[in-house]
Amino acid sequence: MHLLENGLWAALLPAALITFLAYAVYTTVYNVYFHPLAKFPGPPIARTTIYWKAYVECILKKSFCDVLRELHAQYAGFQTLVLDANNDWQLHFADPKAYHDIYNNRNRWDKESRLYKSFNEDRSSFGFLTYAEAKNRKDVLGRSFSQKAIEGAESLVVKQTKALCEAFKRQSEAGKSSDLLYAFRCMSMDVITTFCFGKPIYAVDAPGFQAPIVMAMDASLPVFVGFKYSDLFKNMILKCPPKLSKILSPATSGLVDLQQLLLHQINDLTNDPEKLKALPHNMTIYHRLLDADAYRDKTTPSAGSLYEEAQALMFGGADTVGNTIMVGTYYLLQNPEKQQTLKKELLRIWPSLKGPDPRVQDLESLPYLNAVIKESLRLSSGVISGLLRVVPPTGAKIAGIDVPPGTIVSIGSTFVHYNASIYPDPDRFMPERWLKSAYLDDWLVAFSRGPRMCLGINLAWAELRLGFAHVYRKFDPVPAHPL
Ligand code: HEM
Repeated sequence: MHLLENGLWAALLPAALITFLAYAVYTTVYNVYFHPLAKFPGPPIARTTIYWKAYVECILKKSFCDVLRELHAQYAGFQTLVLDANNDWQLHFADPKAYHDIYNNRNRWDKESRLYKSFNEDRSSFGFLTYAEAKNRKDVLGRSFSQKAIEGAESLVVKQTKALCEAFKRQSEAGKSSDLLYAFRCMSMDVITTFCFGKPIYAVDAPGFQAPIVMAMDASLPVFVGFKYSDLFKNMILKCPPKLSKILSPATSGLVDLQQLLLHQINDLTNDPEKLKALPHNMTIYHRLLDADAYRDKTTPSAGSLYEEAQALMFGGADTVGNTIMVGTYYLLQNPEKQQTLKKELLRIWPSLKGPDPRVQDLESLPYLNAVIKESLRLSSGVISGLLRVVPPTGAKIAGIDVPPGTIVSIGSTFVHYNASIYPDPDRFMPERWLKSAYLDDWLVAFSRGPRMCLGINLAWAELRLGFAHVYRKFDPVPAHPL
């Protein structure tokens, strides 16, 4: 019997190997020469396996954004590159026109699953792949993030901004410099946790702005990159009990703590919605998401979905705002004359710090402040990796190119923001460029465009206006070391 089985295996194994090899050769030859998109250039290995990207991101630890820049330079003259032809063809565009062709209100294209599922927020406004699911959620949540709602909650943002300024004052009185990258991220984390969850975590009060949650988010990002390429790895890390996860990865233990805090809060609220009344204000996301009447089918999300939404807002709203203020500050420190121009404008509407604080509405009308913010958004570029979309069954024309159904397409925002024909001298910090031409607003895509654009844009603008205004009105920051 055993002999018979062994003989069968000995005959089957070579046949299986030959079939596999023949299939691999066929796919490679088809992908390289005959596929409708084969005419576009790109790294040859990209046509055979997605794991070259895993190698670049996880082993070489290169930012894919830099790789794309290098590849577009290598295949100069081509605006479109093939990046993956293994299961799904993926095209990356460099022509800024592609941005408006892909991300616009007429397109209801799905998000691509490998990338978006890697965040483990599949049941959130950010993670839903389809337009319909995301719209359902965003319609409900949008009531917390509308312009009017943010105006109503302005005092919450002001409070966190003032807490940051107090922390700067303490540092300065103690003769210490401040780590601005973490300081601004701490402020935006405090805004999110207070505004969205009603749970302030006082990150700005952490010694040296090294708040465990902010440090942990930083440490967790490379781990998330790996999730794209292995579900096994993702499940091993994410399904690990919290105690074990902290031992395996001490750097991310602050994140585990916050996750536990949110899970606890969500369980409490779903078990007993009366506890909503105990939250410090009624603008939290739970006030919206647990209101059954807000949904067409009168069904509130599961606890798991609520948790994923909370995590999406935390990741989407904290670093993005913090990084933008930090990037603007980096350039303002390098350009003291621009810092002075900003200060003069702020002094005009806020002559005495003993007088009333300006409202966000007052700040909206300050041309230089808004120009500084736009230039900071341009140079920091928001989310720099390509936001992958799937071309629908009708196919599409992108930057003049016919793209077949099912193709995964994207263009990174840096390809728009650093394009010299739109922004001459693109590496220079020039707020003044925004004062001269309203046309540029069309090309500021930091919050993306279309139905999947940023849900938190109004909150972000309020934080940016208040953050820059308070810091630059109250302080005259100088670099602690030469920049
Ligand atoms: C400077 C600050 C910010 C920038 C540059 C920014 C940028 C972006 C971008 C580019 C997207 C599109 C992502 C994609 O297509 O996959 C996005 C989506 C999103 N953002 Fe923001 N964001 C900022 C602040 C915020 C804040 C403060 C919140 C809320 C607390 C927030 C919540 C979201 C959510 C929920 C989505 C998903 C929307 C969807 O997929 O339909 N963002 N953001």
